[in-house]
Amino acid sequence: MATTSSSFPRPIGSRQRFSALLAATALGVYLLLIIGATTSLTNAAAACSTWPTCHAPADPLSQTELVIAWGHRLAAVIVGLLVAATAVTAVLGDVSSRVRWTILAAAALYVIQVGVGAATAIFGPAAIVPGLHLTLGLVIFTGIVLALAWDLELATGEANDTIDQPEPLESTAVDGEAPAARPLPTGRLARARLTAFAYFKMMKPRLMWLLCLVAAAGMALAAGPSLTVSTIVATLGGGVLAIGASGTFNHVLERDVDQQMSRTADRPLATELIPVRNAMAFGVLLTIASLATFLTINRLAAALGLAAIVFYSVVYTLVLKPNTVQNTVIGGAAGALPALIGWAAVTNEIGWPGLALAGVIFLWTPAHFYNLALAYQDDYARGGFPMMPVVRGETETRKHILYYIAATLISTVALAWITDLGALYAATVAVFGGIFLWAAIVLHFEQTESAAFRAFHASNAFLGAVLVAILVDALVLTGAVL
Ligand code: HEM
Ligand SMILES: CC(C)=CCC/C(C)=C/CC/C(C)=C/COP(=O)(O)OP(=O)(O)O
Repeated sequence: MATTSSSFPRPIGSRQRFSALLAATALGVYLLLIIGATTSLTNAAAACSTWPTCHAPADPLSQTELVIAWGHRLAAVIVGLLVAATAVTAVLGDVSSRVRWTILAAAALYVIQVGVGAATAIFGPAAIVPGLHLTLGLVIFTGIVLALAWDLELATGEANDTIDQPEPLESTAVDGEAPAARPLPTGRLARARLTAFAYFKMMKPRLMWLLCLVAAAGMALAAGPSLTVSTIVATLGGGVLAIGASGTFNHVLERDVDQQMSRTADRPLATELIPVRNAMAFGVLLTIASLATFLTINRLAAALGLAAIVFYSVVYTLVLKPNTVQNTVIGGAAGALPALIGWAAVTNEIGWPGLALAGVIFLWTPAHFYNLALAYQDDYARGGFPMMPVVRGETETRKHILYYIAATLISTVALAWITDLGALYAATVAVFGGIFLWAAIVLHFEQTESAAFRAFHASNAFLGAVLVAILVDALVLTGAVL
């Protein structure tokens, strides 16, 4: 990263103490949102019809609900104090006017939110507009995160931190020749093993576990406990082959530019270990195998599988990636398609829960990849790719990571709203979402490669854990949602 050589971590001055307070408030509002959603989903509010305190209900079965309702009330008080302290500091302190006004608007909405909460408790949920409390909570959270992103931009950012001239790679190809490949082993078996491993690597196996979890979560939401092993095997089999096919085409199409980048210079096509013709044949074979596998389920799954392969290989790799800074954002649609494939494999149609899951993946993708783009920005600049940190700078990229995390977290609440996902899902989103948000906030204060990798791993841990929670919730705990 460009800033690793500067004097980070920076000393925390009073300016940055405000940012830290705002960050704590953002995390607090987020946790409150999750506890609030849990209160609503578990019907815990019904266990407490008094305000501001809750009285123990006569029915001992409602004790758990009472604890959740009390937790929500206590969290609301603590977070309310944090919001108030942030608003007062914003008025008195040296902050930008858009940050100050956004915090004041959020604080005013918080007061209204307390009133709505009291009305719900005393007069019952029927007395207020459905969804008003949740919507206000989401607006408050969005406001606080926007204020945080804008404030951190000023407190920790730099005006112009784009890359003009990247350092050339020492081993860069000369006159279009491939970088010197490692000498091939002499033994036949060792050579065959090396080649087989190269074909395997072209399938981008490291991405498969998470993309398979996405498809599995789509299936689980659609089928619940009645999900059959044959549907799982065919969908994940077709998915693995489709990822392999698109990864292989990606290797073919980027073989020249891969030679310019240190992360990719040793890829089998960049080093000419595998001839282009063979790789193309492998990709076509994988595509046919994938479609044949999907067709054993239904035609919609096969059509979506083909769309994912074409979108990633052609639209993303060839059109978007070299030409627009929004490559990652639009390209996220390819990674979101497995959610629809999973849903379609069970239902033979496209449904709202599948679309909502796809929405979570779509919004998560920039928050996932921008961390890597920060860590590898010199490499991407060498390859001539207009990635966010290269053309807009690190400061802008860090801000966008926060935007997309907020959008992702909001979309996870929306997913819970239109499905029967319950407490396990809510707790997982809360814990791993909090860690993800925290890692992105730390990335502003600690502008190093290792902090960027930490946020990247937090992004994968977040999505992985949330998807596993969906699986357990839908397959074991709650049953079918259809
Ligand atoms: C435009 C969209 C995306 C871009 C540009 C992107 C980019 C990357 C890159 C460059 C890597 C490093 C690969 C390597 O060094 O071998 C990576 C790793 C990874 N990505 Fe993404 N990604 C995107 C979307 C996704 C999606 C949708 C998923 C799954 C839902 C995903 C899951 C993963 C996983 C699991 C890893 C490997 C992590 C590890 O090895 O620890 N990515 N991504
Ligand atoms: C079902 C199916 C076919 C899904 C395909 C969707 C898919 C593979 C999405 C992931 C996108 C991705 C990992 C891009 C990697 O970036 P990059 O290609 O820019 O990374 P690189 O620089 O390592 O080549």
